[in-house]
Amino acid sequence: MISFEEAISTISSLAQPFEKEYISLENAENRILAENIYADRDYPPFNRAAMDGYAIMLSDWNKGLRTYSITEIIYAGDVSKSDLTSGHCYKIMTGAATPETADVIIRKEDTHEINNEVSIIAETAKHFQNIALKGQDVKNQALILSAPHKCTPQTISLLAAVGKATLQVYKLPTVAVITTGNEVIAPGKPIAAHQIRNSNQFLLKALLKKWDITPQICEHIQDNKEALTKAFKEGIKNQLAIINGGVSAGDADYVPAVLKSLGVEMIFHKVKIRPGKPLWIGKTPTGGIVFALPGNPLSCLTTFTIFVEDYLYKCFGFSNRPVYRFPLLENRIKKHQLTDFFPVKINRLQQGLNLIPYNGSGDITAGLDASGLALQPDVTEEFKKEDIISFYPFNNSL
Ligand SMILES: Nc1nc2c(c(=O)[nH]1)N[C@H]1C(S)=C(S)[C@@H](COP(=O)(O)OP(=O)(O)OC[C@H]3O[C@@H](n4cnc5c(N)ncnc54)[C@H](O)[C@@H]3O)O[C@H]1N2
Ligand code: MOO
Repeated sequence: MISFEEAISTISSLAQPFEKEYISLENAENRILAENIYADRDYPPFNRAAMDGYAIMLSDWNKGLRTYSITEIIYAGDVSKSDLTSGHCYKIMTGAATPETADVIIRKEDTHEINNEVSIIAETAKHFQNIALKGQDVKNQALILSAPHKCTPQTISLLAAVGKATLQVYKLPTVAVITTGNEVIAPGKPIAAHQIRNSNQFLLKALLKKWDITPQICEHIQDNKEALTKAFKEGIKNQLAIINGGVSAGDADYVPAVLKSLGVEMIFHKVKIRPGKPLWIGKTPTGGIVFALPGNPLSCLTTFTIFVEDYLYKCFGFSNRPVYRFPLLENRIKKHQLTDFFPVKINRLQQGLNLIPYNGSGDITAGLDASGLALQPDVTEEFKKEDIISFYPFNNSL
């Protein structure tokens, strides 16, 4: 059996960057940007009025002038037609381009306007007050986003602001999700006492959705060699096939043998981890990858989070997936020699991780309150309170 570290480095070596494609900004959310983005001009692109008010010259203010005649009204989107001369001001609206001669904006609340003249009641005025200066946020041609980068709503706003109507992203892989097992029944169907519901199919679909991936195939197959062969034959035509259940040592655990019969080359079976030890990984004749994940719900969540996600990060161009280091807020003893992954919750007040109690990898509630999984290395028997440990978040903003 290989170690966790060997399994991760093997998976990394199998990962090939996905192809790239151009998409419309409309469809960019959660997609992974494949091109660097540079500013197409200065931002703000002009001296932008930050308040509705009156734009004057600081030199006038410093001379003691407090009443100005309005030379022009400038709305957002207007181009000023006249230069400012001493004793004059522009009436200006938020968002308008402030002409270069004006270098102070007095907000409307600090003024009185009567008959095209404005008196200022403010006590002080500072250079460039209420003016966002051209280029103060971003300079023309500056690198503003480097690939790879996951498109969040903030990213999309920025891309729109710099005029990127189409962008280059990594193509999404074709994916098959195939769950297996005679005892497994779809939610909504009648169920007997000895059967359990197919939660993993929904878990896997939702986990893929975080990457904007919708599987081409999503089905459940009974523990029957012919049926599994037929389903896997179609499933392995995809770049990524995720199979669930039937990978351990039981008499009906046909998954590894059926995959082998279809020419899928086994890369490894079983890793020194808990949960998820029976993980099976293989390479299809057409260069796709098969992850056969163990059936227990926490094992399925763990092996996807640690291994499938690691693979996806690499294929989407990231050199490393995000792993954080946080203090553990409790002691923890481990009684086996495997690398252990356990659900933890971020404690915001105490800035650390709390353990989530659960009854082994079959416990359907184990992941519910968790912010992610923490890792206890194979050789570390005991974690002491305040030890700094590795944490794999379920949600991250990378
Ligand atoms: N003799 C051994 N037995 C087992 C070993 C072992 O090394 N030697 N490994 C254990 C470990 S660890 C795990 S994890 C399980 C994984 O087994 P399989 O991947 O073969 O999964 P199944 O036996 O099909 O199911 C395990 C468990 O999970 C439930 N399950 C299955 N599919 C789903 C689904 N789609 N949704 C929700 N729950 C599902 C299933 O009913 C079982 O309770 O093997 C141990 N045994
Ligand atoms: O992965 Mo198994 O869940 O260790 O029980």
